[in-house]
Amino acid sequence: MIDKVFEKSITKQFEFDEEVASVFDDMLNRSVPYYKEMQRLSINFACNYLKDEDYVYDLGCSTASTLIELSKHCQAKLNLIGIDNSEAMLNRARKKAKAFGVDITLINDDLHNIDYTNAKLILSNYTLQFIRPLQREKLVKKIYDSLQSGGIFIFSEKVISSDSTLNKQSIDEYYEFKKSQGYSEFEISQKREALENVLIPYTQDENIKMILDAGFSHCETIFKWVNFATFIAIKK
Ligand SMILES: C[S@@+](CC[C@H](N)C(=O)[O-])C[C@H]1O[C@@H](n2cnc3c(N)ncnc32)[C@H](O)[C@@H]1O
Ligand SMILES: O=C(O)C(=O)C[C@]1(C(=O)O)C=C[C@@H](O)C=C1
Repeated sequence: MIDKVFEKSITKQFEFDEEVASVFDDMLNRSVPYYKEMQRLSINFACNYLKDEDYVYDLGCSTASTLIELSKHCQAKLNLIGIDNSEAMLNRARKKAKAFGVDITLINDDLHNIDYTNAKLILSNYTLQFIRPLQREKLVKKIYDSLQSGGIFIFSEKVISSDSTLNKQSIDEYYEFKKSQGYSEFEISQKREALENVLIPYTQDENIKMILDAGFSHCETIFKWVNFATFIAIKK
């Protein structure tokens, strides 16, 4: 279904509710530049580290697109676990996993409540940005503590620039991208307002610092388009 959520005036903050879930795949494809390429790269890098019986967790799995693609592309037989606290998203995830014949354990819970037991790979694309900063640092520490040694954390985030001029130019460039995807200026401004204080982006450097502070031995950007970045972090 085509995303028309912000064609009307907003009455509340952005939420991953039934309305958003029903158009979410289209929303991501048209709102995150190179979303498919970012997903392809996350999966290819992930597969380099995975072997049979490894445990893979997707934090904020939404409709399970990434885990389904991962299972199609990785040779290894994996234990796939998707976590999300939106039942509307998980309903779609269950249907899609069934349709593609992929076995995924889907858990409806807050990311802070989960034990990421035996994790070899933790994925989290465009989800940390929705976690309040103090809680975000705690969650990243938990992710680090849960990973086996040699484990990997791959995540993507919307990012800001610490240079205010460059930041404004990046936002303008991003809005041009949204327009090219068919969103009107009204839809763009409605969504910007709805996301205010809900999506809290860090700079690329702040993201890397958060990861290294949690204990990871290495973190770098494997993909970036203006204000969207994908990172890989390694636990020694
Ligand atoms: C932008 S979407 C993630 C997109 C998804 N990773 C993908 O690539 O298809 C963020 C997801 O995180 C979930 N989420 C946000 N905060 C959460 C929390 N505290 N606990 C569990 N899920 C959360 C939302 O319900 C939403 O489905
Ligand atoms: O920042 C925006 O305006 C976006 O639309 C980006 C973004 C994201 O980065 O997750 C925000 C909410 C939706 O989950 C889809 C895309």
